[in-house]
Amino acid sequence: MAEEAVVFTFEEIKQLTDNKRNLLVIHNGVYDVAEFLNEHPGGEEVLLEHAGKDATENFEDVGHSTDAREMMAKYKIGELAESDRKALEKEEKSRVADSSSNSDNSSSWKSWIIPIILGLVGTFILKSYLLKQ
Ligand code: HEM
Repeated sequence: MAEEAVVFTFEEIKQLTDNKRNLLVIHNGVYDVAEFLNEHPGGEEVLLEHAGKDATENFEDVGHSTDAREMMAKYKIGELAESDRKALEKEEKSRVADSSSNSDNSSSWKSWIIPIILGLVGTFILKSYLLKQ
């Protein structure tokens, strides 16, 4: 219990990770997965990739089981500092905004170029058909 009250900033998480510990953040909890690397069913590679970073998004994308979520508790060493949580939320929001505006751009581009091409092709086919008559 007392351990869970320890608060880390991203700065500290990064520093500790440099010193051969493997800390990562999932749902604002800080986990030291150094002992878990060899046991992780998803392999050590993915855990190392997220060392010193927030892994929430990818952790959720995998769709970890309830068992996995219970296992996590064993590796929890503290919480992410309040100040860094806000930065994280903003980052996530802007990432969502970025990806939605990107897809909007590409879909609006496709929404006019495809009908124009189809229209031109249709016109040529019709013209060559009528000229043959
Ligand atoms: C302390 C944190 C973690 C624990 C305790 C944990 C535990 C587990 C467990 C028990 C499984 C087996 C499948 C299941 O029961 O859901 C698994 C699979 C997996 N995990 Fe994790 N995991 C952790 C963090 C992560 C992170 C940060 C990633 C990053 C992407 C990750 C990626 C994967 C992948 C790719 C699989 C394989 C899924 C499959 O083969 O279908 N895990 N993990």
